Amino acid sequence: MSGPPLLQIRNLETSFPLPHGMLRAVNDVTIELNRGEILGLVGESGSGKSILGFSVMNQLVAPGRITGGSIKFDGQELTNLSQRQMRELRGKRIAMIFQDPMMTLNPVLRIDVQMVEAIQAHARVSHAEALARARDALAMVGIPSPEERLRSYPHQFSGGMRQRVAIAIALLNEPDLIIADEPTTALDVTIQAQILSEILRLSRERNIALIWISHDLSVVSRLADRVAVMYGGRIVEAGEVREVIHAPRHPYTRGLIESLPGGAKRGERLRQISGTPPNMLFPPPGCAFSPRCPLRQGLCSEIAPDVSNEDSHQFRCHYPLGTGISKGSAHEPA
Ligand SMILES: Nc1ncnc2c1ncn2[C@@H]1O[C@H](COP(=O)(O)OP(=O)(O)OP(=O)(O)O)[C@@H](O)[C@H]1O
Repeated sequence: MSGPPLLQIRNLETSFPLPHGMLRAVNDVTIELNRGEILGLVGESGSGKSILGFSVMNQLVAPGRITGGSIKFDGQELTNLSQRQMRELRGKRIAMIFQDPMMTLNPVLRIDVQMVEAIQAHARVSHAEALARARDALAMVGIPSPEERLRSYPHQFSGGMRQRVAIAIALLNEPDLIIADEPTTALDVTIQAQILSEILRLSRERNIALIWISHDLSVVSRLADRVAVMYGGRIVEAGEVREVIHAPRHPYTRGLIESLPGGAKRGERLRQISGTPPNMLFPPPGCAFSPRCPLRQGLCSEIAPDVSNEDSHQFRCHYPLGTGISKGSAHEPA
């Protein structure tokens, strides 16, 4: 891919100063994303996925703040932009879609009013032109009779349709990057699949880069070009989807794969990763996954592993799978 990456996150650290100490929700995260590329960000609840998304949007809830590192979007450093400068970018060049579409929608305003406002906040266009764009955006995400539906209020849509409206709003100003935070999790499986394929199509057609946040590796593996696995605030493994799924290096990633339907070896039952995610206020010393890791050795609970690189595949593990170093290599899924 030519040109500099659209998004360059370097050694990002986002923290919450709390009464009992500093909670480091995002810790030393480095990610790059090219134009039109789809990155899946997966991990269990509390691993830091949403906070990473909010850090890019500069929409952290107090007392959360970025305490280190850099976020460059199209070459521009975002961590030191004013709220006004950031508002200009948000909704125009970077948009976010949430699990609950009501995070985007105002319950007491008609959809046309909200969509026209979202367009006119960033572009000098007439009301009629903005309305036409709004109608096209609704049609684009598969809302039938868009002309009529523009005059509805959010509560007059089903859950799936409401999420489509939120997606249409995200697309209104033709952003370069959309951060989607579990947007289909609350929907039933059929609607989920429809919305997934719509977003995939739109991203490809319009060359929109996408960060798709999910706890579900199977969704991410269908959608994304690359995947980053988060655990305890850090990216513990990242690479091309196929590479990470077929040859995971981190035992946590392997655990996620084995807990997927179809992820276990033939004849084996699905396995859950035993234990619970770390308390982020008092993380364990060394590798945060070590207390749950079936393959841990002495070093693991003492020193946090650095990033290792194998071409575009990165991982943080002292004893990576499949490299001959790990005790677990022989048991790797085929
Ligand atoms: N407002 C807040 N105040 C204090 N801590 C917070 C706040 N928001 C998030 N955290 C902490 O930051 C860490 C990361 O949370 P985050 O919401 O990013 O996780 P997540 O991976 O998105 O989980 P989920 O899938 O449940 O949304 C967690 O330990 C969480 O408790």
